[in-house]
Formats: sequence, structure tokens, C-alpha cells
Amino acid sequence: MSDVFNLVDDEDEFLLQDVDHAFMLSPPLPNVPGTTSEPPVLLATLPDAPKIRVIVRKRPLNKKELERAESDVLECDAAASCLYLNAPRVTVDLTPYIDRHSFRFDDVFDEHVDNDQLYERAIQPLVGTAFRGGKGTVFAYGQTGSGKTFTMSPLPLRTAADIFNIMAQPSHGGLSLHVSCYEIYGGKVFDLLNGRAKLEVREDGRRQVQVVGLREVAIGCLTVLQQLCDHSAAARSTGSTGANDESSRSHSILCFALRATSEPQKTLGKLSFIDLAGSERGADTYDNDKQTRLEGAEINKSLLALKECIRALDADARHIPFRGSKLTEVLRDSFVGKNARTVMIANVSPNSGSCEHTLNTLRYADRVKEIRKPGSADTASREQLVQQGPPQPAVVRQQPAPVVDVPTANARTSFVDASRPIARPANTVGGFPVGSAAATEAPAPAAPVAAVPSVRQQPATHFASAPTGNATRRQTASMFPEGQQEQAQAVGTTSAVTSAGRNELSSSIMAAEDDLITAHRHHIEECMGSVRDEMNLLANLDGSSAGGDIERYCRELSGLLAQKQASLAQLQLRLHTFQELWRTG
Ligand SMILES: Nc1ncnc2c1ncn2[C@@H]1O[C@H](COP(=O)(O)OP(=O)(O)OP(=O)(O)O)[C@@H](O)[C@H]1O
Repeated sequence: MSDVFNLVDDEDEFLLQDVDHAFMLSPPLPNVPGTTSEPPVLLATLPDAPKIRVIVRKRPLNKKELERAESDVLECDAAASCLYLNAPRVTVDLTPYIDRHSFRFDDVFDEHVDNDQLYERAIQPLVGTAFRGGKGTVFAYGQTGSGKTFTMSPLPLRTAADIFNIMAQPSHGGLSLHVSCYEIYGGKVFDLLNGRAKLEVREDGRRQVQVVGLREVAIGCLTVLQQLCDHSAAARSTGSTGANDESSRSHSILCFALRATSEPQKTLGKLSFIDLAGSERGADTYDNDKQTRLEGAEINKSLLALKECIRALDADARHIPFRGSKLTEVLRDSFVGKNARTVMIANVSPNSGSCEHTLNTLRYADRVKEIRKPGSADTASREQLVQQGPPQPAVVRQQPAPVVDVPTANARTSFVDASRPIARPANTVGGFPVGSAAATEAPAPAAPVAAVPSVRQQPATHFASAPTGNATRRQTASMFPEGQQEQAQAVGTTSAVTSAGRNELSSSIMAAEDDLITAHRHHIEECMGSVRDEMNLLANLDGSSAGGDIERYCRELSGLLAQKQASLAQLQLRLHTFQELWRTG
């Protein structure tokens, strides 16, 4: 059990018990919502949150991007919860064209949506979750500078305001609110309310994960919470990266616990707010010192593990890979259980210079939600979208010439999200367009879902329908024993899967297949970036007369080679996992 420091005696007086004076420095909060003048928040009116909700938030172009005359590549259709990314590309003959990618999420917030609106639409239901004895977890995911901290920092205050409001109602008395803040940096845990003390994570006798010695503060008003948040933000590790001078390299976690005031102070509900480290950190080709690379590897590992855990939870998988990283290990308790609710906020930058990172963020978010089980409300709305058919892209490829920038081959299907997860049309394979060029430019509307059972449940189908021209898929298909390929063909595209066990197996194979494809795509992106960087490196060397530059050349080449090795190793791991699953399945 964590130490509890009662900071607050009544609304105005602080009892400083071994807590930094920094908490006293901020001025009191003016007119904070949730104070007594606010109308009561009625618990009964807060809807139950869905188990997993993935939303996207776009920030506006900033001053520097406007000065550089960067274009806004993101188009939001909030009413349809759709987001379109118009990626500028060039063909080998240097003809520019737009590559349009389409996604659908549970909610899409454009640059005009403010923090209050976001809170009310996406986060407030979690307050109900906590009072009903559940656990809520909110993540902000995205590239450095995409708005994670901007989005996350007001949420605890708004949430606490509602919590205090409800606690002030006689029917919800006898509870107190406790806060703790910590950071995971390089796989280690640091207490942000206790001088960055290094903490150990252990399992107790009841197999509950405990962050041993984590300082927890009981709070009675928003002013103290604000001071604690300011203090923890200042204590958070920041450092400079190639992309952003103030980039966060750590995951920061703020936890609320609603406890009974009477002994033994049983915990009723929990809420966690997690501002994740910049998602691009593992692939930042400009940062090549060992420390930064190690940090990047750790961040990559934890973000991958996080995605895997959420996916496994959504699929009710028996094994959830919590041990994959420190982040998922410490969050295990918040994730599991019938009353656990998760909101993933994918933050995206609109500028053309961030296009590839934005695409990666959207794909990550898409993967988190894409295996939603049929029958859930969200799946139903996705099915509806499929039935209606994907919207025609406003801008399509103008030139059939070979493309220089290959990584987005998958996303050239006009409506990635609609065509892949629910009723993947027969002319797409793992999201890759197959067959005629027409399918690539504007796929025909998919047949109604009722008539086309989820192709995702038929892993073999993908290989059976692989186009002869698609080398990657041909090679993938050839990995499998002949019998299984025949079986795959026999399954066909429309036959229903009747056995529940087979369904479960199929969906895990499907997930592994998609992971492999995603990893492969990512690997290609990295290779392309790496080739560019290597050519620049050589050009710089050729262009310089000073012999001293060879040192820099060696250092940077060494960094690039290490990155290539890491990318290759990750792809090999995915391939191995998939092959194993296929063999044993
Ligand atoms: N929706 C928004 N509206 C207005 N400004 C925003 C919005 N989102 C972000 N910003 C601004 O963009 C800048 C970068 O945002 P922020 O620091 O939140 O990014 P981040 O993703 O947390 O970056 P890092 O990973 O480096 O911490 C900040 O100046 C912030 O005020």
C-alpha cells in the first residue's frame, strides 16, 4: 500500500507533511468548474463508457509551420468520425500527386474543439466508471509536438472537479480522492511527487502489481491538485530531440484513487491519465548517440506492448502480454476486470512535414481498435460505413508512374479503415489493393456485412486471393505447407466460420498476420529513410574538405546501421511469431 500524505485539512489550509513547498507556489484557481457554485453532476446521467474507445485529435498549424507555408494535410469529418490524410507525394518523374488515406475512429476532434468539449465527450463518462467501482485509463499517444500534453494536462483537473461535485452530494459521501504521479523513463519508475525517487514494481501476494513506496496525496480541493500537477510536470524528464527541443522522453502517469474515508479505506474506483512519450522517438534518425537510441528502443517496446495489451483485452484473450514492458506491467491492474474502460487519444499534427509520423499514429490507433468484436456498438457503425461504401476520394493519384515513396502502398486503398477490418473486399489483401487498378483508385462498395462474413476471420483467404503480381504476398503464401494453402483456398471468401474455437484461433492468426504486415511496412519506411540519410551522409562527406568530418561520418553511419539492425530484428521477430502461430495453429 502506498504512503498517504494528507496535504489538505480543509478547503483553504494546507498541512504540509513532508511535501515540497513547490505545492504552495501556484495562485488559487479562479472559478474552477466543479466548485460549489457549479450545478451538481448527476452520476445517473453519466453514460457507461465503452470498453475501449479510440479518438483522434488534430491540433492547428502552429506559427512556425505557417511561416514555413506548410500545408494542412488533415481533413476531419467529425459527423462521420472520419479523418482523411492527403499525403503529398512525387512519382519518379517528379510529378506531384496526392495520396489520400482514410480512417474512421470512435470520434474525431478537429482543431476547433477545445479541451472542455473533448473532456465532456470522451472523458467524463469515466467519472461514472470510477464511482461505479471501475477503473478508467486515458492515454495520449502521438508524435512529439502533436498536442499530447496540451490535451492531457487539463483532464485531471476537470475530472477532479466532477469527482468533488459528486462527492459533495449526500448520496456519495464517505469518499476521498487520492492522487499519485510517476514517470516511466528508460524502463524505470520515478516518483514525480517525491523528488523523482526511484521506485520498484512488485507483485504482492494477491498477484496485484504495486509500485512500492509511491507517494500518494489525499486532496480536498482543486488548488492543491493544480499545484501537484505543476510540480509533477516540472519534475518530468525532458530533453532535446531532433524534432522538438522540449520533447518528453518518458511516459507520465497521474492516478486518482477514490477511497472510502473509513478504515480500511477500501478503494472504490481508479482513474489513470497517461501522457505517453513521443511515438516517433524510436525512429528518430537524427538522434544517434547510444543513450538516445536506448531510450528510443525502450519507448518503442512499451508502445508496442501497450497496443498488444489493449488488443488482447478487446479480444478477451486468455493471455495478455502485460510483462512486455514496464508501462503495461504497472498498468495491469487498471486494465483488467469487467469494469475497466480505456480511452486512447491519438494526437496528430496537421503539417505536411509531419505526414509520415501522422500516418504512423493513425495506423497505430487504427490497429488498437480494429479487432473490435462483432456486435459491439462501434462495430455496428463501422459495418454501416462499409455498407454505404467508402466515399470517393476528392483527390486521387494523377500519375500511374512508379512511385518514389513506397511506404504507403497499403494505404492507397481509398478507404483503409472501412475496407480492412469488417468486410475486406475480395480484391484487397491485408489492406493491399490487389487486382485491377480501378480497385486501387476507387474500390467498389463492399457487399453488406450480412452477406459477407468478416474476411478477417479467414486468414487463409488472404493468401488464396493474393495477386500474382504481389511479390510480398506470394512469398508469404509460399511459407505455408501446401495442404494449408489448399485449405485456405477451400475456405473461400464468404463461408461462415462456425466453430468458436476456430474463430478465436483465426483472429489471433489474423492479428499476427497484420502485425507482420505492419512491421514490414514500417521496415520499408525505415529503409527508405535510411537510404536518404546515408546518401546525405556521403554527400556531406564528399562536399567537405576537412578531414575531421570523417569522425562525424563514422558516428552517424554507426547510428544508421544500428537502426537498420533493430528494424530488421523486429521484422524477423514478427515473421517468426507469425510462422510459429501458423504452424502450431
Ligand atoms: N489543440 C490545440 N490547440 C492549440 N494549440 C495546441 C493544440 N495542441 C497542441 N497545441 C500546441 O502545440 C504545442 C505542442 O503541444 P504539446 O506540448 O502538447 O505536444 P506533445 O505531443 O505533448 O509533445 P511532447 O511529446 O514533446 O511532449 C504546444 O505549444 C501546444 O500549446
